[in-house]
Amino acid sequence: MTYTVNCSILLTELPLLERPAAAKAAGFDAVEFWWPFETSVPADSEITKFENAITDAGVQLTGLNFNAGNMPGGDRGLVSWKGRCSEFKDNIDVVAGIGERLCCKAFNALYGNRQDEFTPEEQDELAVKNLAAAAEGVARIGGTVLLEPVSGAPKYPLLTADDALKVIARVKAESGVDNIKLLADFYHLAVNGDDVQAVIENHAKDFGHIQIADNPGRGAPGTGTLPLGEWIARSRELGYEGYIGLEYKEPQETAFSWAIRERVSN
Ligand SMILES: O=C(O)C(=O)CO
Repeated sequence: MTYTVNCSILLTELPLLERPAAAKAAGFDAVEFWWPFETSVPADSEITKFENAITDAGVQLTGLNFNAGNMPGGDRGLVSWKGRCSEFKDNIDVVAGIGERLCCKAFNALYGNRQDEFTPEEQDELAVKNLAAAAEGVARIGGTVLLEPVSGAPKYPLLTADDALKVIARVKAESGVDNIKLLADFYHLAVNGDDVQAVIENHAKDFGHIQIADNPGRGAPGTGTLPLGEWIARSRELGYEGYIGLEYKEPQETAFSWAIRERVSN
């Protein structure tokens, strides 16, 4: 089983740059991050510090989110955000540069919240163009753009797998890119009332990435009621070969107890 530790939501007791080493010390070889900087184009020195934290820890960066705005303040992406288009575009090269240097190939582009002053159509129009630009930008390093339905953000319009798949189909049809895929976060899908089992049956082989957390609570596997083990196993049977992102909230002390139990029992 290949897990990747989401170091933006886990190990948060530690400074960000210490988290990759802590993930390694906990027995993992791969990490993923939400955009770890304040701006779309951070200083080179900031980027180097981030990259060194990962390479020095001896872990692989498997996924990186594009700049998504002020996430603690409620922002959930720049992709459809009218007024921040140039920031998103400028971010693409920075993301691809980090990906190139660290051999990371998966880049999550959060769609963005609805803005009251624009129609959904206007925002979707922009999103389709921005997603195509992102896909073209990471294509040069063999990268894939991921699109994720998210819960807990009242104005975020992609709630189900189908919502995201429709956007993906439109981007492909209008721009001809092929390197854009669904990020199936089983927690978000379940919270939003999607039929996760059906999503797996119909789309597992096309998932660009899987992330997990249990529900209720967005905690570690086993803290809630979701059949995460079964869903992962079925996704694998149906052809999903990628990492499983551990994107849940849990104190560092107990964050990976379930994985240790799993290793011992296997
Ligand atoms: O905003 C969230 O909860 C996410 O999962 C972002 O990737």
